[in-house]
Amino acid sequence: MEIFTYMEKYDYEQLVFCQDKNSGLKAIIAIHDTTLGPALGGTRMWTYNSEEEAIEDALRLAKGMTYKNAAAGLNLGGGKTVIIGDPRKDKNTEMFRAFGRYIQGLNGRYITAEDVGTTVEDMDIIHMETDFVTGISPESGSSGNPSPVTAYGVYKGMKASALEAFGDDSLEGKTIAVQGVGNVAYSLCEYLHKEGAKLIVTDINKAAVDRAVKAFDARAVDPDDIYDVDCDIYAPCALGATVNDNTIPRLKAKVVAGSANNQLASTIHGDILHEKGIIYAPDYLINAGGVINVADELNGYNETRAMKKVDTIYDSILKVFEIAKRDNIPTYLAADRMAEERIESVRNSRSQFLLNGHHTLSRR
Ligand SMILES: NC(=O)C1=CN([C@@H]2O[C@H](COP(=O)(O)OP(=O)(O)OC[C@H]3O[C@@H](n4cnc5c(N)ncnc54)[C@H](O)[C@@H]3O)[C@@H](O)[C@H]2O)C=CC1
Ligand SMILES: CC(C)CC(=O)C(=O)O
Repeated sequence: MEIFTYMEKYDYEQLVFCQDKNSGLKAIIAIHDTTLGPALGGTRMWTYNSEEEAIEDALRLAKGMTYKNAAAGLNLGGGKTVIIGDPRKDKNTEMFRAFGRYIQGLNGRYITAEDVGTTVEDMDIIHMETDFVTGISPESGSSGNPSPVTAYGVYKGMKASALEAFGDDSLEGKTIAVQGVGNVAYSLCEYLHKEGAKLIVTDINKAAVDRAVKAFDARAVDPDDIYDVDCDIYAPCALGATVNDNTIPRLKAKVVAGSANNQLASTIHGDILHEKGIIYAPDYLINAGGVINVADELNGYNETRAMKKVDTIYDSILKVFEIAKRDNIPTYLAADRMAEERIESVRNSRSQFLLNGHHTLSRR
């Protein structure tokens, strides 16, 4: 990959490589756009096959955060970090402290939180070195783990999608295929099970599958079989790019609605879903609950206020479906236009985010 060519093409601001030999830290912070405010996005720890794969993931995820934060009405830009390593084996305190110091060095241009492979405990360690971290323990005045709130937002967005596809937003009796039953999806399954949905689950982690089968009377299938099952809704809740050339022809679902970031392998796959009449709930709209919740910390966390905002995901999804129908465009494009319009409307009055010296995080 020609990095500057890629950055120029999608207009990225900054890419930061962080290395600490002592702790084994190898992290990449990608800042896509800070027109609306400091870049807020989580830190993913994952075993990448190559450095190039890690860079590409950081870049794609950061751009997604720009759109997510803009579409959610937050005054925040988009960024994301990936740490190269196995979250089950390679973590240590020094690693997250070193990473915290790198974040501090960015002086507020980037604020982090959890993502795949990182936890509240990791954020607490980062917090030893910097205030620019959210999703830390509630005892510190923070909102804690964002995953259950992300799950609640996905649940609301899924109901809105069901209304569009089936004329009724009830999920009772609907068969929902859930890919990945990790932090977000486990909470999501709780809502779905409570409402009377029938669940089919898969995960590469057998323990996660067993837990979901036991708790929700779910049917388990092998990871690759999830695309072939008879279901009403496919909920991608693992990693990205699972809606692709190989999987779309196999999907029986009328709706794609889940928590994963970057669900479409490319925009072409959003076009294909549109042509096939499959309702796609744009990933960054439906999974914005977590970032809405942690962003509320920047004003001094208020759970009622944050959850009220998360509830608006239902209406945002319906609004995007409405625009898509009105303009006869795929739903991902309708969402992109909504986000881009918001960014453009402030771009002229403000170019790059600069910390103005007082930040509410430092007063927690
Ligand atoms: N945690 C949050 O608040 C938010 C998470 N997301 C996104 O939602 C997705 C899930 O996030 P979390 O639940 O936090 O992560 P997690 O790591 O707790 O869960 C992901 C699960 O997917 C499984 N998995 C990975 N590859 C798989 C495959 N090929 N087939 C089946 N299962 C597979 C993992 O074993 C794990 O159990 C990610 O894409 C994340 O970026 C998006 C917004 C917020
Ligand atoms: C985990 C969230 C709090 C932020 C994020 O990175 C996301 O929404 O993908």
